[in-house]
Parts: sequence; C-alpha cells; structure tokens
Amino acid sequence: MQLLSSAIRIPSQPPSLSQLKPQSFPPKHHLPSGISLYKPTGMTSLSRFIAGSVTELAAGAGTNEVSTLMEYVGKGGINVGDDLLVLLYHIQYACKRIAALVASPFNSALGKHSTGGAGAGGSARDAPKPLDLVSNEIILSSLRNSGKVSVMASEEDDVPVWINDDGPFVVVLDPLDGSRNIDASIPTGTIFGIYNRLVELDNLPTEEKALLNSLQSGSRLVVAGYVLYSSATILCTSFGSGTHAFTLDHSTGDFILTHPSIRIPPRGQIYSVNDARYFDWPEGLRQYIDTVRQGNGKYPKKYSARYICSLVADFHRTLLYGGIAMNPRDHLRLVYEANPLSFLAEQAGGRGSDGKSRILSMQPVKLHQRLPLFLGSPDDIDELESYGDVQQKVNPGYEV
Ligand SMILES: O=P(O)(O)OC[C@H]1O[C@](O)(COP(=O)(O)O)[C@@H](O)[C@@H]1O
Repeated sequence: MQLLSSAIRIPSQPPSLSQLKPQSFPPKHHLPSGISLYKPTGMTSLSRFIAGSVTELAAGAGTNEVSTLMEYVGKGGINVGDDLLVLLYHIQYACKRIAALVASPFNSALGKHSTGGAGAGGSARDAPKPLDLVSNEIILSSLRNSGKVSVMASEEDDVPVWINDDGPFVVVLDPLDGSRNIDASIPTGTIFGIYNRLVELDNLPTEEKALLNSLQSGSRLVVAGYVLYSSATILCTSFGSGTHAFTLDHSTGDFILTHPSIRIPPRGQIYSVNDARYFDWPEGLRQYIDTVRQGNGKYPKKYSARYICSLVADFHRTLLYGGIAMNPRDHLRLVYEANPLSFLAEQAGGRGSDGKSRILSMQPVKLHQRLPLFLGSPDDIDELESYGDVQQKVNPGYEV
C-alpha cells in the first residue's frame, strides 16, 4: 500500500477551477505545419484488434482499412478541404479534452462552485455550471488556435465572440449539454454547427456581423455534429453527405469510423420525453402519447419510453434505434441545438420539427431563441404532427 502511494502521486486536494482552466491548446509550436501530419502513421494494437469488426461496420467504405476521422475528411477520404480539415482537427481535439474532464475525479468539485449567474437569457435553474464554462473556454481556445474561425456563438455566452476577420467559418455550439447530470455520471454532450462566413457582411461593425453570421438558417449548415460523452466517446457528424459516427479509441486518441452512413429506422417503437409534464401538455400531445403507448397508433405496437434528460444521449439513441425524441416546451435552442441535430437527423433520413414546421427552414431571429423540438424517425414525426396541437405553451419553469 505504501509502495503504491509513493509510486503514484495522488494530489492532496482537487485542483482549483483556475488550475483546470484550459491553457492555449494545442500549443502553437505543436501545430502541424502540413495537413499530412494530422494523419496517424499507424494503428496500435487495440485499433488493429478492433479493425476486423470495424471493417464490417464500415462496409460503405469498401476497404479493409480502419478509417480515422482525420483520414476520413482528409485527401484520401471525402476531402472536405484544408480549411475545414484544420478546423475539425481542433474541434475534435477540444472534445477529447472535454471528455477527459467529464470523466475526471475532480469534476464534482468543479460542479460545486457557484457561478451566481443565470447565463444567457435563462432562469436560475438554467445557470451554467462551471464545467459548461470550462468546456466553453476549451473550445474557444481551440477555435482561436485553428485560425479558421471568424466568430463563435455559444449557448454559454450572451453575445457571439468575434475571433478573426479572415476566418472562413462561423461556429455555433452548446459546449456541454446536460451538464446537470455530471455528478451522477450520466452522459453529456457537445453540439456544434459550422457555417461559412458571410463575406457580404465583412464591412459591418463587428458586433453586427458577429450576430448576423451566427443567425444563419440551419439550411445553410456546412457541417453539424455532436460528441457524446458516455461509456464510449462518440463523435457523430455530417458534411451534407450522410451522417457518420466515430468512436474514440483511447489507446491512440483517434476517432475511428464505426457507424458509416447511419440510416434512422423510418419508424421506431420508442418515445423520449419528460412525461412528468403531462398535465402541462396540450390535448394533441397527450392524445398522441396515450395512443402510441397503448399500441393504437399507425404502428400497432406498444411504444416504450426512454428519457435520459440529456439531449445528445437521447438523440443518439433515437438516431440508432428510431422513434421520437422530444421536448415540447420552449426550452431547447434553435441555433445551438435544434439546427445541428435536425441537420444530422435529416442526413440520416429522419426529421427535425417544432411540431408544425421543419426546423432547418426557420430563420433564427434571436441568438438564444428557444422552441419546442421533435427529432426522429420520419413516420413517427409525421404521425405526431397529424395531432396538430403538440407544442406545450405552458412553461412555468421546473425545479428539476
Ligand atoms: O427539463 P426538461 O424539459 O426535461 O429538459 C431537459 C433538456 O434540457 C437539457 O438539459 C438542456 O437544458 P440546459 O440548456 O438548461 O442545460 C437537455 O440536455 C435535456 O434534453
């Protein structure tokens, strides 16, 4: 025992919040000078071990090679172009740091610090927890270092942060969704969307162009994605040609393509909603849920309920198993959550709706605009919408 404790230096105290704050990452001198440096030179044993099963899953790729995210988007893959490649490198790097932070033995200490603020346009219940803020800073630091981003709009910031006049991209994000679940080690996630900078706005004052660039309609998204921090860390993304998921191989630090060209089942048998709110729901939504849970809907099977209360996790399950994930009240954000997830849903053959209209066709008018959100299998969303009255208008705010 003595030997063990002298061999492993266990800190007597958890690090303070400021100690855990991100440094500038990756350090400039470590940045690869050429794109080829982003490509791993080889696979370690774990990657080789899983290569066989990955190859089966990666049938779409038609190759025996394991593909990492960086290979996939690089010149040997779909080749998204050097600028986007560099940006994606920095985003996945930041998310790996967040994954480590979320799994850290010190995150509960972070969670106990009080920020004392209600955050951007939210109630006290929505006040960002410190881990949200640390994650926000980690991503901002990575985006700055990429040199590819003009503006970052984050759920955690009141206004967008202008980064670089020449950055070709605009990034919108929720750095750590579901963070209130952290203390119980329940999955959380990062959600992001990437747009092109609107060069026609370049001559406007900084504040104005930062806002207008961030308020682009979801139909203009170039890339959307999320990273799920769960039993596996999964980066799911779309560049407008299908939705693909990559699983983090902790032994190499690479995201490996494990779910190419995800197709959401046209119909599922699961609904995902906080149904303690049943008595605040409108009649149409109550009827819909009552109907499908009894197996009396268009799909004559009794539906099951699943609700993690962590959007990325609930969406990820829905993408893979089908069904419908919803939050019928004005709670989730159009810019940071609804648009990127609807883009991923559509690219997988699914739908994203506010209960009446297609999310991606909406023009955001406010940065922190909230709305009801329904994501999932096309047949399930169609059936839900046929009940007409499914948006929860009563939104008293809830304590838990
Ligand atoms: O309280 P509700 O209505 O069930 O909302 C839960 C949803 O809120 C979220 O926690 C996001 O809310 P915050 O932006 O306040 O963190 C999602 O992860 C989750 O899906």
